[in-house]
Amino acid sequence: MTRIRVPGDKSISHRALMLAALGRGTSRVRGILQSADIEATARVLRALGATIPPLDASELVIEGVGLRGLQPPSVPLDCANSGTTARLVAGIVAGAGFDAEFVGDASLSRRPMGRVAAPLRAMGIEVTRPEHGGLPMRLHRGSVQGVTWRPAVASAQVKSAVLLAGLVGNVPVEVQEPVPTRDHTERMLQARGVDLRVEGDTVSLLPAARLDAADVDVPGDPSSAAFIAGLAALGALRREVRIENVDVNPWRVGGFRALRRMGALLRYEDEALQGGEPVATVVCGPGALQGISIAPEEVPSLIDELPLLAVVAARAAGETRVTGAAELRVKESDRIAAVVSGLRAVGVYAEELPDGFVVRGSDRPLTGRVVTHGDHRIAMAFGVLGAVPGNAITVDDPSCCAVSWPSFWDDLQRLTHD
Ligand SMILES: O=C(O)C1=C[C@@H](OP(=O)(O)O)[C@@H](O)[C@H](O)C1
Ligand SMILES: C=C(OP(=O)(O)O)C(=O)O
Repeated sequence: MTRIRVPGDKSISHRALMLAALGRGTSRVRGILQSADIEATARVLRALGATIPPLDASELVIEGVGLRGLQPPSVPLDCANSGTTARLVAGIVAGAGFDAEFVGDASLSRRPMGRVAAPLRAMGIEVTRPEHGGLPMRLHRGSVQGVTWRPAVASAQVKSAVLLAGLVGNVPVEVQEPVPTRDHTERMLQARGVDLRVEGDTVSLLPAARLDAADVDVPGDPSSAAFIAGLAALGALRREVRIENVDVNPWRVGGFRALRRMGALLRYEDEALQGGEPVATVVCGPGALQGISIAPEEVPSLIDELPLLAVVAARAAGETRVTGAAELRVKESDRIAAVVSGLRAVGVYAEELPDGFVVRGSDRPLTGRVVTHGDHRIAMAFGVLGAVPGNAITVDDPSCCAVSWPSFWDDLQRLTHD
């Protein structure tokens, strides 16, 4: 039995920094993800006047500036490769009423920002964007009013942007989600004393005079753990692996459920609640893998796991079909195109659908070179498939893993050569 811990959850790490910066008093954050995306959030918060210490400590001690304590930035807010940074901080900046320009790398600059610009405009903020709809995006000075927003796409980033705009702008907001998405923002705001209610598909936030400071122990990221679970499911580890202290929030674990449905061994042990989030040891191992269908309503709970599920499907008997996942086309890369061309490059039958893909499993040795388009999840998914004995797969840009898991290749090497 091998034990491993994966890096801290990326979604919770972003939010822990933002809410610590906006809190009243001292917050301690332990186990934060140290990766390029979280560095982007730290940098942007510093540009807004928050004091965020270097991230390379086991415990960060953050003195919050309070809900009205941020300062207008004097430099563009560089969100690098991170959609979560751009969209959540857009909500904070709108609420604060600042003039600010958001910039990012080539990938982020192409990603749709209309989905956050629209509710922020409805709240009274002028937003200017390039023709193609991405970055650079400028939010103009103004003051927000309350809103009831029904996002057209299921997006925790859009929901969180509206909630943060209401929180910082001191106005009531309501978000009605088309399909439920990860609820870390809601849990973390409630834990900090905000009057936030969830009824059915509606999240409502009432104005708050202040945000309490709170300590966070960031659990392991289930989206990172999924790569290890996939590796175990594919039989690349020769034995069971125990991934300790993983976030098992129900809105995040669709990938684990899908692996189990495909026939992998996957169970939770040591279940507990840690700072409002369910955590568990995820025990994984191989099984006789079968292709499955993944339905549209499951997609938000496994959206970031789909590249990994595609490579597991490449070794499952029969066909795997994913639909209702058009959102994959607007992630760090067009993940439908990247997954399908990557699978074809190593000799697997795969087909694009407008909103998903079809993969037919094969038990032949898989060899070839995969183009990642600088997308960390494409690189790690094919890294997992390449680690299966008999396969020989290289990726063009291994370093892009730094976005969410900088030590991925070393960890993979250690696990598979143990
Ligand atoms: O809120 C978050 O932390 C995230 C939400 C998801 O994006 P969308 O809100 O665009 O679906 C997910 O893909 C991303 O990795 C992180
Ligand atoms: C989509 C992702 O992140 P973000 O939207 O924050 O860039 C991801 O990590 O897969």
